[in-house]
Amino acid sequence: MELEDPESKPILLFKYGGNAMSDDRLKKEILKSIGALHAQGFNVVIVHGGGPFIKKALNEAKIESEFIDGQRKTTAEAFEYVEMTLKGKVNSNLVSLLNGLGHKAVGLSGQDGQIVIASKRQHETLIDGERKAVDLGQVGDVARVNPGLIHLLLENNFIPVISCTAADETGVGYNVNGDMFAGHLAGALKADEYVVLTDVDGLMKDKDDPSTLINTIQLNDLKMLVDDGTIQGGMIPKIESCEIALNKGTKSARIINGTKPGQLQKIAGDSTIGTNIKK
Ligand SMILES: Nc1ncnc2c1ncn2[C@@H]1O[C@H](COP(=O)(O)OP(=O)(O)O)[C@@H](O)[C@H]1O
Ligand SMILES: CC(=O)N[C@@H](CCC(=O)OP(=O)(O)O)C(=O)O
Repeated sequence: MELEDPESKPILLFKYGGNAMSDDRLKKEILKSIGALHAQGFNVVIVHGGGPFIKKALNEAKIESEFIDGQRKTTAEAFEYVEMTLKGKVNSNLVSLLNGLGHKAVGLSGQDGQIVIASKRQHETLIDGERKAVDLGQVGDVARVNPGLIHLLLENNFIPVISCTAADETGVGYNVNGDMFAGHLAGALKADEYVVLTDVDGLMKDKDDPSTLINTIQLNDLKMLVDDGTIQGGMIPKIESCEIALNKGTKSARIINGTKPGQLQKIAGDSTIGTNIKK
């Protein structure tokens, strides 16, 4: 994507997951690259997760943390640690680092300005070959997005950095999967590009062979790759989030390697980087 008209700044929304944050040096490089895109004239929004940090906090507090189909079962007690970790630790750290690089970052979560309204996730899982309802506690789905506050911040040159928690209309807080949160927000913002940072170069025909990287794929062709087992595990919610973003108004979605900051900096003018998903 080129910066054609400096008056209409394109919006880039980055989903930054916890696995790509474990190395402090790399984290700074990633933020430098994202900041450089902002300095070039792009509007930048960061949605972050922090799964490994939540896991550590829960372990230290001796609270069990079970994943069911990629969603962390979240008791009321666990939710306190989720919020403390995402808002108090991960978010404030990303904001400090961006500010230290000369940007004006603003830390938020879905609750702020009711950017994201959540609803309790009704979940079914396979138990002994049968689909049965399970209560995931305070795990939420995105019910609605109010992107006004984000637009206001972007118009004033701030970089919004958003944790993936949200509340329902009555104020009950929920832990939302970071990929889903980001996909919905990218769609509601009609982002020019939704960029998912992960730990591999993109979507591959053979997940263990980087030479099989798929550079461009149509949304319609993704389902087949999930059904035939080509896309597995943690890649599934990323693909789903790209689908949500594109169906809700994002112009293009891309999965790239967040452990290669040099690539990240070049994405604006280079469509050969990562996997580009088109509607
Ligand atoms: N077809 C595929 N192409 C690339 N990666 C895949 C594919 N299928 C599954 N994966 C796995 O998905 C992982 C990315 O998901 P995850 O570990 O949840 O990432 P993150 O920590 O960035 O959120 C990759 O490391 C890879 O092992
Ligand atoms: C419901 C649910 O599973 N929420 C996630 C939220 C954090 C997240 O998604 O972090 P990453 O982006 O680092 O994976 C969790 O508790 O881990």
